[in-house]
Amino acid sequence: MDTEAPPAVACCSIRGLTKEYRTGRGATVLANSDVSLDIRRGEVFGLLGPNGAGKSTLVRQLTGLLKPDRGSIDILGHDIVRHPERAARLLGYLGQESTALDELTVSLAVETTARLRGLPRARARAERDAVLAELALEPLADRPLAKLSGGQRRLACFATVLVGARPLLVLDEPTTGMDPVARRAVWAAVDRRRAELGATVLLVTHNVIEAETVLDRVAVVDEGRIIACDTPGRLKALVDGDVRLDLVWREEAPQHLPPVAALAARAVRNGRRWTVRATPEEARELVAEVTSGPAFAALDDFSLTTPSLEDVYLLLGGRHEGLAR
Ligand SMILES: Nc1ncnc2c1ncn2[C@@H]1O[C@H](COP(=O)(O)OP(=O)(O)OP(=O)(O)O)[C@@H](O)[C@H]1O
Repeated sequence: MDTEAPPAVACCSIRGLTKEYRTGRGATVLANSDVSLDIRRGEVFGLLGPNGAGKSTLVRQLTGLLKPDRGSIDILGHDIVRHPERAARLLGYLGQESTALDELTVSLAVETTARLRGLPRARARAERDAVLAELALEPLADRPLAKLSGGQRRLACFATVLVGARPLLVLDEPTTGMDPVARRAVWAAVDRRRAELGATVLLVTHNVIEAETVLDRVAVVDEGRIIACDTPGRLKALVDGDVRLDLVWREEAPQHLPPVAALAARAVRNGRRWTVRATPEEARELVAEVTSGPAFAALDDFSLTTPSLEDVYLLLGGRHEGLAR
């Protein structure tokens, strides 16, 4: 008997996507460079990378809002480069800035979105009520979005994305500014859409903990390129066994001291913060060296942690200290 899993069905196929922005006076920024990706139906797929890596540019091309210079995008059999208007029927998009609905109350924003997505009035109201209850937004239902806190507004905008059951949800840093309760509500709602409707989710984040917790697969983006794409577990296996030593110096690191000079050669340095990957034994010795001698007086803080996707990013050649933990 053949026990192999059936091949995964593609939700979204991207090939050779390239986008260059003109920034004035003949200067350009290559925001996406020959990006190719396959997102499977029903998976929570992430784009992880620091500020300016090209994540939002990529999702804006998927949503039909931005035309790529080159490359193809297929979403559920539709050519989005040739027919960008079709994206609205295929996906719900939560962008970084959602000011269009600011004057509406939470309740009206959700209902209006449902109506714009073609739901009849009674159905739109039923979905509105269900989603406001699901996200515990009922106490805010009659408040205009513009008069909510940042996290509350973000949650209300997320509610608008959920109505009208789109097969693909594209969420650009959905939990920014949210407290832990709201974050949990978002992830529970995402899980429910996947379990009950088979929805696919594309999530943009620069938070490595979030990426490790909620994603099935993750593409690590740096300077417009995909530098790795796999499950968080398999990516972390690349740095398995190592630990991470973070040192924060009070001022300049005392590099005249031999242990500090030796560390300087192998540390990723970002101002006063130095990061070193090492085996646990090595790390213990390094900590003993910098905490027992004169270097200790120059130290503001230090920590030893198990590896995260941030370490994978650095191992793969990521050059920016922009990932959040
Ligand atoms: N409209 C624009 N005009 C010119 N350059 C742009 C424009 N939008 C983005 N860029 C540049 O393109 C690159 C990729 O930007 P993008 O917004 O896609 O990054 P990101 O990974 O989403 O960053 P963040 O995490 O900060 O949202 C950056 O160098 C950015 O400065």
